[in-house]
Amino acid sequence: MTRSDDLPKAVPAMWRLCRLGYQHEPRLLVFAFVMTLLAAIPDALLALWLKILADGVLSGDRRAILIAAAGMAVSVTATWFLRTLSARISRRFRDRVTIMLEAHVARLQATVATIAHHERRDYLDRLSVLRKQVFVLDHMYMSLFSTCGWLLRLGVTVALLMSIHPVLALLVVFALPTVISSSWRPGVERETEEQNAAHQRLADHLFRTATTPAPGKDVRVTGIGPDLVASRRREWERWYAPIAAARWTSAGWHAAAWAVFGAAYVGAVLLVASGLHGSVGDVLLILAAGARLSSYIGATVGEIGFLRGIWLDGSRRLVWLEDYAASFDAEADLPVPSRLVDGIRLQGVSFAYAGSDKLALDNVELDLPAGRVIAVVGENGAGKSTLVKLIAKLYEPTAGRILLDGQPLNRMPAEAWRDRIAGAFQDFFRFEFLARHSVGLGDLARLDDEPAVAAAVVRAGADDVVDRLEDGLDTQLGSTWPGGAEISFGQWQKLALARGFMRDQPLLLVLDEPTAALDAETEHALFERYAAAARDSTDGRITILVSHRFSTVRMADLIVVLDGARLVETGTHDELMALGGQYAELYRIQAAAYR
Ligand SMILES: Nc1ncnc2c1ncn2[C@@H]1O[C@H](COP(=O)(O)OP(=O)(O)OP(=O)(O)O)[C@@H](O)[C@H]1O
Repeated sequence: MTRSDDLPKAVPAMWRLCRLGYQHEPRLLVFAFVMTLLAAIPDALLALWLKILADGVLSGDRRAILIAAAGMAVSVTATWFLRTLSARISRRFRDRVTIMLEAHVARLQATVATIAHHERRDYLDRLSVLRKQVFVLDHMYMSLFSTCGWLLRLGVTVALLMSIHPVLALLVVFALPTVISSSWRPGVERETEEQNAAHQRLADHLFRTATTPAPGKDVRVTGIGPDLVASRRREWERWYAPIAAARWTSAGWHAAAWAVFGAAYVGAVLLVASGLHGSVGDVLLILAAGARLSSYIGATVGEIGFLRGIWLDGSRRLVWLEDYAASFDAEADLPVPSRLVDGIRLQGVSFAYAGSDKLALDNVELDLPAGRVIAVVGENGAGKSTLVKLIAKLYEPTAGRILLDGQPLNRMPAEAWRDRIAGAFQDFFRFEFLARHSVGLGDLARLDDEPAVAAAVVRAGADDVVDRLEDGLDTQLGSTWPGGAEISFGQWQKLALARGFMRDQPLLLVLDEPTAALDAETEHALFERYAAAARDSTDGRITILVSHRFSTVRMADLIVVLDGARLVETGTHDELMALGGQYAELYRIQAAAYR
């Protein structure tokens, strides 16, 4: 499957979502649909009972009067009964389908093989609209059913009008402008929203920055509170002004379309009353059915507009996300090796972040031998984290390839490769769960495996953190939760490290400055332990260590020096010192600072 930036077509996307609903709730879906159709019929027949009644009264036909009265009674009762029943079934269906869709979207977003979709501006805007739409997607099944119900009413009404004279069917043609304007409006409005979504995202971001606890300290120290509020207001205006303008323009066209239908309706009534010399019953029928026709068309086009505006749009975004997520696995036809023999090789690897022309890695050629400890050094922004993230398959190289024992990594499933990766990153996340789960989710299958969690805690040197928690591993983390404990940044970092150590047989151990908050000696001691474990492993485990501390770096088997996205030096500490290049200079500067 190839990866496309375009949204998929609307109707196939809608069909896929219908199938998704049917897979999860087949009975409720069919039942809700049939009930909506049944509820539509009695209401549409009221105009017919009115005509029979009028003609019966004028001709003194008691039987016709009784039929009309009974028909009306049944119609009114059945309309109420079927609508009530259909509403209850629909609510049940919607509740269940909402939970299913929310879970589906969350799972898709969380499991896309790379994290590029969290950073590409165009994808972010697309996903931010989908995140809001997913909570209303359940209405959309209802909207689809209702559209079918309104179309059925419309069909019955047109048949009744044609029973007076076939030419009256033309009334529908005059309603077409309203259909066109209704289906055109939401698309235009949504496009304007998407074009301006970045302003809304920025407004949301500024609002969160001004109101949430995490940035609270910086906001006060810098005094940017009032600026944040003013900037938020400005961004909101920038988002809203073009949307309001688009709404006014489309409303003007819509009103004009309704004026066309209104004129045709008046003409049709006059035609039946004078031109066709219809009976009183016929005039009542055109009055009642014609008026209903306009409300049915109004409801149908309104529903179609709703369908187009949110449902079709939402389903296209959801299907795009499904295809995007699936496109990664479709390319993955090779298994991840069970052990590394040669190691990892980067061949001419270049990478630029989405939306940036600047290369974060430029034509990197590198061999990472199996069973070795490799340190990556370089100044801030040199590309160290980017290198690690590419090897962890969080991004795909823009050019070149990465080979695992000679096999291309891009043809291996991301999930299977990540199952064999352990470690931690500098920008870790604080999972505010029980301490046991915050650590245990490093290996989901062993989330509640007490000995495994305890072993990971020891491996990461985080036992002192857990010992200080009131209920040990059963302590809730995060002070905003009942009984939750707040811990320091360094303690969070140690727990993140423990989470990274949950997998005890990794092929790749990544340590991207996960110990920056710890003191140099603790970091050194920890790394010595990991390095010893890596050298003892029998599966060719590679340990990649990113650190600014040369006291730690020097013990690595191979040191890789990056500078401005390029690989400039590789070798052992002694080799690089003998070379007298960039590494030697950086090492001397740091050693002098510690003297
Ligand atoms: N998510 C991102 N989107 C766009 N550009 C990015 C992103 N992450 C990093 N960059 C850019 O890529 C370049 C390399 O960044 P990277 O994080 O790999 O550097 P680093 O060597 O790990 O730096 P540090 O020592 O500060 O962690 C930098 O110029 C940075 O601005």
